[in-house]
Amino acid sequence: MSMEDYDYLFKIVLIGNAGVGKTCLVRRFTQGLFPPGQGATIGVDFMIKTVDLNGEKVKLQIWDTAGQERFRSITQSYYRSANALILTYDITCEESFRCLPEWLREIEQYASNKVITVLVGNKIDLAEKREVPRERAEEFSESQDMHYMETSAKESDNVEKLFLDLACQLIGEAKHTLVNNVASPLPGEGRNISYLNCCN
Ligand SMILES: Nc1nc2c(ncn2[C@@H]2O[C@H](COP(=O)(O)OP(=O)(O)OP(=O)(O)O)[C@@H](O)[C@H]2O)c(=O)[nH]1
Repeated sequence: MSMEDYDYLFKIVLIGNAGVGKTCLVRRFTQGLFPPGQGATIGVDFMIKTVDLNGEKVKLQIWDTAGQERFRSITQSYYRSANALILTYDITCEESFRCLPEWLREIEQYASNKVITVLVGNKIDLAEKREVPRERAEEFSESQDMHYMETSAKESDNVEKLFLDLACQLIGEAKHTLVNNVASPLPGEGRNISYLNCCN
């Protein structure tokens, strides 16, 4: 495949506290593996995966940021051009959930106002250690107008779905923007494009 051989290019940035599993989610999705002894990310890491969605080639640029506070000023600069943010916490770590409002303030401050944010509760394979009930996370995400999903990078639960649903949503948004920017002869014409067509 040549460099330009894609229909869409989207930039997805993962954020959230240190140790919640951002790197493992990215590596599970892009390489199909769960890295043993994954060390902390220094600054920002970058991976690419191209997927085929209903015959359309979608190139995903995935930026994995360091959760540690000392890298915050570096990672903030990656928000601006993100099409989507995956805000991750660890369901076995209450503290990572309690920090979410702080992350949302960062998003508000540094990301585009068109950015799509998905909240992800990772490590559901550790059910016996769960500290954040699913209902509580769902309630929170609803109050903030975000989609919510629970994953396990280790067991590969919902990881593919997370990225592919997001890609579908981004395509929907891109088509919607295109339709609304093209002068149509009839008011409202073409606005009925179904958003999440390929996810349903
Ligand atoms: N049981 C379990 N452990 C996980 C899962 N995802 C990540 N881990 C573990 O959690 C630890 C942190 O994972 P990372 O992917 O490095 O976390 P991170 O959010 O990228 O951390 P920073 O780079 O410091 O921001 C590692 O020991 C992983 O093996 C999961 O789904 N289940």
